[in-house]
Amino acid sequence: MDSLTQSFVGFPSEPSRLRKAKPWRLWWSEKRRKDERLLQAAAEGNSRIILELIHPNDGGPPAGVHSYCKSGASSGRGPLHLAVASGVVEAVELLLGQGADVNFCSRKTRLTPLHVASAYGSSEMVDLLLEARADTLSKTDDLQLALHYAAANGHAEVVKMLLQHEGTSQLCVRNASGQRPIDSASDLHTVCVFREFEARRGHETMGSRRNSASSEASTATGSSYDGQCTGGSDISVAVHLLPCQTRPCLVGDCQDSQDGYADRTPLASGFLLRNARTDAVHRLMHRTRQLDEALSEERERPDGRTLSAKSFKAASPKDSPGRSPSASSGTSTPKIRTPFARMRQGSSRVEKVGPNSFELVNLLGRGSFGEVFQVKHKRTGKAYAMKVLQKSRIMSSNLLRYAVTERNILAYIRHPYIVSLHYAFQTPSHLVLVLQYCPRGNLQHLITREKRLCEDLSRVYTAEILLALIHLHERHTVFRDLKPDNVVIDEAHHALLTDFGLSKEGVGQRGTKSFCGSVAFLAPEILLRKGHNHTVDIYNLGVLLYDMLTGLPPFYHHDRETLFANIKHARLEVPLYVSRIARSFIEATMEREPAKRIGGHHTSDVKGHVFFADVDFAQLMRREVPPPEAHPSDEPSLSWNRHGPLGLAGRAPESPFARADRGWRGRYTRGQNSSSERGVSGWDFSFVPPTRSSGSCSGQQSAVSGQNEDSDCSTSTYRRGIMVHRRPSSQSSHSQDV
Ligand SMILES: Nc1ncnc2c1ncn2[C@@H]1O[C@H](COP(=O)(O)OP(=O)(O)OP(=O)(O)O)[C@@H](O)[C@H]1O
Repeated sequence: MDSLTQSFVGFPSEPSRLRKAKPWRLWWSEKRRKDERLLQAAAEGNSRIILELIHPNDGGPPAGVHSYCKSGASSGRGPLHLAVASGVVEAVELLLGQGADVNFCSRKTRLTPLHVASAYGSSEMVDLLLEARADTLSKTDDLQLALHYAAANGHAEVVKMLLQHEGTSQLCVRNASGQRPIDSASDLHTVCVFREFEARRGHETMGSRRNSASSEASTATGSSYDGQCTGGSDISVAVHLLPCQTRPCLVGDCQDSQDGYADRTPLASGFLLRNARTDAVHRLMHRTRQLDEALSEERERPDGRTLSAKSFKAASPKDSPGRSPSASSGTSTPKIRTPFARMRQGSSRVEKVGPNSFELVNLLGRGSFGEVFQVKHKRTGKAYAMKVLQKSRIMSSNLLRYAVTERNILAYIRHPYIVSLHYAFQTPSHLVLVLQYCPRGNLQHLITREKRLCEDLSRVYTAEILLALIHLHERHTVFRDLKPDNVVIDEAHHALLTDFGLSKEGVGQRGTKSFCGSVAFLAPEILLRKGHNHTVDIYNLGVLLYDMLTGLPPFYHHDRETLFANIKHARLEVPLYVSRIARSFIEATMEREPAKRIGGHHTSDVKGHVFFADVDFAQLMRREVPPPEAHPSDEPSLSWNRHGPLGLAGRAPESPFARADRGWRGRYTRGQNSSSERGVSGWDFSFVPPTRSSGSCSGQQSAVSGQNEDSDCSTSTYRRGIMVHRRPSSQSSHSQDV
């Protein structure tokens, strides 16, 4: 049973005793159906369905991220294997973000997702899995590493990436046929990658003395190999492929005098012709040796039981996703199934956080269901924005699903212009999201302070938010609540979307302030209750630009009914000081008929408007376009003080947890523990912060375009939607399994 199932609130804890109970049977059949749908969605790479199944809104059981495919060619594989095979990076990121074990083995052959990605040669997937701490030393039941698969299929790029992760340990691992990864290589280019790695390692580890020895040896064997694979240098490579005995092996553990596997003839096309006779003899000897070992092990056993699968793994490598390195063997050996492969424990260890992990610094804002604080992580000293939602308020309005939606979207969306989620945890009284902190307040604060913004700055902010919306819409997510309060400004003056609660509809019926604040942004189709789609966000983008340029939203009127009537029917008046091009953009985005609105088909079409003629969106995506400063001298503190943080300087705000704890303890001791204090299943989300290595901030990839994502190191703990577990030098003592 997977952890999600175990944590499901309504699930009976002892299924064996309740096997005959009808609710239990119904629960399980529903669960099985969802598991199957999840596998199908993973195979199709459909992240929207995956998310819906893992966090169902219907109150039923969630699909398990560690279920197995029961039939077909993929039988025995889990959702992560299938998502990797689908080639949809986003689906893989989502599954990893939702707690799928990156080292989850397939039931039949103990393939890990890394094996699958290596066999398919998808360097992007391999990179992603390695970042999520996939185990490069994990072996299939025929003892193959992912490196064997990559080498056998001639994926030199993947081989290079795998070698960069514990390459030395992988080099000497032999599969069931006795082949090391380099022996499995099917083309010269791949062999070159291995040799280059060996040479580099040799240089690093053995120092100048050994180097000179090796160069002497190279000279002795006539090799001119210099660690570089230079396209057509077949002859030098062929010389280099001399058997190991005739040249020094530079990587310490790999000195294997029996290795005759390099006895291969390079063909002109770059393929290696195997020496069939050498292959066959080598394999036979290797298996005989294994059989001997297994027999002697059996003889030593007092209980005299038969051979264990562990001691005899000479079965031919079936079910390999790629071409098997020893497919020519033809030898049939009795296949003894290895025991059920368990999930690897300890590889996805994460930091456990709670209210006590953070120090409250300031109150940033109050929302409908709670407050947002600036906090400092006590251990790392990093600043975050902590959104604290009151369970009682959420549950009494029956809006839990909106909070869960916010958590879920933020857990897997990674974008330079969307705030990132770092942790989520809960207390008996609160749901908490710990977000990337944007120290320059929200856009409404800026507009209020500046009265109105210049067109250049407004254009950059509109373009940044447009990129965020395109990213969301491509993922079938409609933001629905775009307004200046939900756009926050980071240290580098960039605009980021925040608040994915979508809870404004419910709040509206209660007539709260928050609703009043956002009514001016309601699209006409929402007011007319005609049904709406992604184009409401495009409409709101036009309203946002209008608001930035004029200081007020269009159609504004203090009387709500008049405002609504204006939004529905009044003529759009854009002040004359707004440029013609900006006006045309506002008119195109605020077109009342959604079907006629710019971006009606694809939000990315909006980029083509002449308003953005001078915007380089690729550069913008890399955060390389600095927004012109609204006020040259503004400092975070100055920009905040007038309309921003509500906390008092030098005094920490009152902790919502302490407040609630007092109330909760009181109720608890009186025995009136409320139902809203129940745990919310699947809410918690945290990670082990990476050990900071040089250049860890560089090379961050964006989910959209594979470009640099964020210059802020605090967000570099995530990569393309998943928790990144860089290999820490030592595991945190605060860690626990997800
Ligand atoms: N990541 C952040 N960094 C800095 N400030 C933030 C951040 N997230 C939110 N805030 C501040 O907190 C305010 C409220 O946040 P948010 O809109 O997410 O809360 P909410 O409870 O959903 O509010 P509402 O119901 O009014 O929409 C924002 O307007 C902004 O000023």
